[in-house]
Amino acid sequence: MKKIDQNAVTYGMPIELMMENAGREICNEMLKKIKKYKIKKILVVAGNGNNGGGVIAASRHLSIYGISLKLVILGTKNSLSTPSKLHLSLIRKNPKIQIIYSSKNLKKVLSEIQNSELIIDGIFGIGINRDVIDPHYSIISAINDSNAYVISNDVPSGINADSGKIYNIAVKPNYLVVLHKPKKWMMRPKTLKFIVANIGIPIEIDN
Ligand SMILES: NC(=O)C1=CN([C@@H]2O[C@H](COP(=O)(O)OP(=O)(O)OC[C@H]3O[C@@H](n4cnc5c(N)ncnc54)[C@H](OP(=O)(O)O)[C@@H]3O)[C@@H](O)[C@H]2O)[C@@H](O)CC1
Ligand SMILES: [K+]
Repeated sequence: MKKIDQNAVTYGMPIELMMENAGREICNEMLKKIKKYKIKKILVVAGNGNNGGGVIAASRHLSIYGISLKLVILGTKNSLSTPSKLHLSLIRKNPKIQIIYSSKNLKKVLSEIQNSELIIDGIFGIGINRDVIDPHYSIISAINDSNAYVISNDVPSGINADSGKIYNIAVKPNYLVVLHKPKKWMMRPKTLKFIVANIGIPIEIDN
């Protein structure tokens, strides 16, 4: 998938646009679950990489439907990837989205996780490259201990996208929105409930 992403960028498709498409698709899945389970308390958790950017974009899309939510940024504004920073700037005055920085208040983040009914996991995607330590470890563990319905963006955070193996901890989502195409290990029966989201990658570079 890293190769396809790179091909798309080389071809002229900006990451920011694919991120926008990912955000819209994630939002659509959120809307379905919000309606089905009559959900009011929504928490979106964004890591530093582009996986986080997709859920930041999803937050803006959801707010357009008049829905309020809380958005946790793991780290600071400056620690985000460049495409994610663009999507963060598009919600800077959004009255429906309350932004919480984990670097300032980890206790609040953990209590918000406990209180939420729907959690969107954008902590890590295909870019995770090592075992997870705190604060990410405590956050993933709190998500798994919560009663919330959990949707992961692209890959459950903590799983190696190529092999399907867990590093030392991973989010256990109820549902997964996979971007572009499923990874091979996801096809094993009973692994995960997922949907494949079209993020607009041109068909002619998809190989
Ligand atoms: N590319 C595209 O076209 C599109 C991609 N999209 C999405 O982006 C995802 C890939 O994005 P990505 O490459 O930025 O990686 P991602 O997984 O978000 O972040 C990894 C970050 O975490 C860090 N880090 C790693 N391990 C760590 C650890 N154990 N503990 C703590 N930190 C750790 C690592 O930084 P490091 O510290 O290694 O420098 C990096 O900052 C992909 O899955 C898809 O969902 C869509 O938005 C649409 C278009
Ligand atoms: K994720």
